[in-house]
Amino acid sequence: MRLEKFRGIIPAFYACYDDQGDISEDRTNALCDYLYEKKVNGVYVGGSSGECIYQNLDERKAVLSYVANRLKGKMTLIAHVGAPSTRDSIALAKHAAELGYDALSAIPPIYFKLPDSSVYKYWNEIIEATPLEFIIYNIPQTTGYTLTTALFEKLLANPKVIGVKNSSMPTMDIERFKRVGGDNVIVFNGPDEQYVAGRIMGADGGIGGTYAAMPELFLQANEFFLQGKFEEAKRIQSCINDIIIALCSQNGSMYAVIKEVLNRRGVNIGSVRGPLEGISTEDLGRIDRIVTMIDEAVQEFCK
Ligand SMILES: CC(=O)N[C@H](C=O)[C@@H](O)[C@H](O)[C@H](O)CO
Ligand SMILES: CC(=O)C(=O)O
Repeated sequence: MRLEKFRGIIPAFYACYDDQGDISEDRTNALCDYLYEKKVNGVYVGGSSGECIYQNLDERKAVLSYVANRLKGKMTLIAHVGAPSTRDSIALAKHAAELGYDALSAIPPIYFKLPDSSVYKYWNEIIEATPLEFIIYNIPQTTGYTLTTALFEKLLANPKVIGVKNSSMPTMDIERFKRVGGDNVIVFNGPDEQYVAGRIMGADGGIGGTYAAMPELFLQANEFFLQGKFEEAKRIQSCINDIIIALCSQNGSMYAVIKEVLNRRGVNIGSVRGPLEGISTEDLGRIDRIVTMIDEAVQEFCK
């Protein structure tokens, strides 16, 4: 099936900085290689986890290029091209199309609270700018905008719209989008804390901000789901949630903590950009514990 390549576990790709805080090609390559070795199904580049909101257009284009150069043909590549202006979003979309990305995606407009008509126009102008297929990104908790099933249906009238990445918390939203879209539409689970529940409610896979910190566990949760082993799926989700809560409970931002976890796992991709906070010295010992939690869960579930 045409949409098969979008199923499964698609980590959100992190911003990879050098020690001065500039985008690092070498470190981007290192994260690409790590994810390839872990056998994830694809990557979602330049989204929230990519700190897109803190990078300029040239930096974002460079990241899209580095990842495509390293991973094109090896896994599914989705480019997040949402930017404050339609103009910049289109520039990124065209760049991603030239690089051979498999699909585009974008958040709705941010900062100004715009009506549905503007949101519709924004997404459509991006969609019309390239031949690529498009995945809507619904993430009300960060954008303040909630995609309705009515607007989703209207967008689906364009065959280039192939699905939605849904990060709202009710898993019922996944079920409703799937109901409207049917089998020819991909719905991605957003909240990593309920990956298993999202799958049961109809999600075809997931795109997640914590997957890359523990890809083995999400790949295994997906396997348990596919095998109908729901008790095991529930248990691994509980372990994942203990880990996510720990990732979110430090002085540093979740992304800074994840980057230190990755560093301990052998992949140095630097820290985060302000206003996101880096880790503190008190976080260091607690991050040791998080790495142990991941290692123990991998040992327990991934045979
Ligand atoms: C609000 C937000 O950023 N959601 C991400 C995307 O859906 C998730 O993948 C989270 O990073 C993850 O569920 C951890 O809370
Ligand atoms: C989760 C996600 O889509 C992102 O962080 O970009």
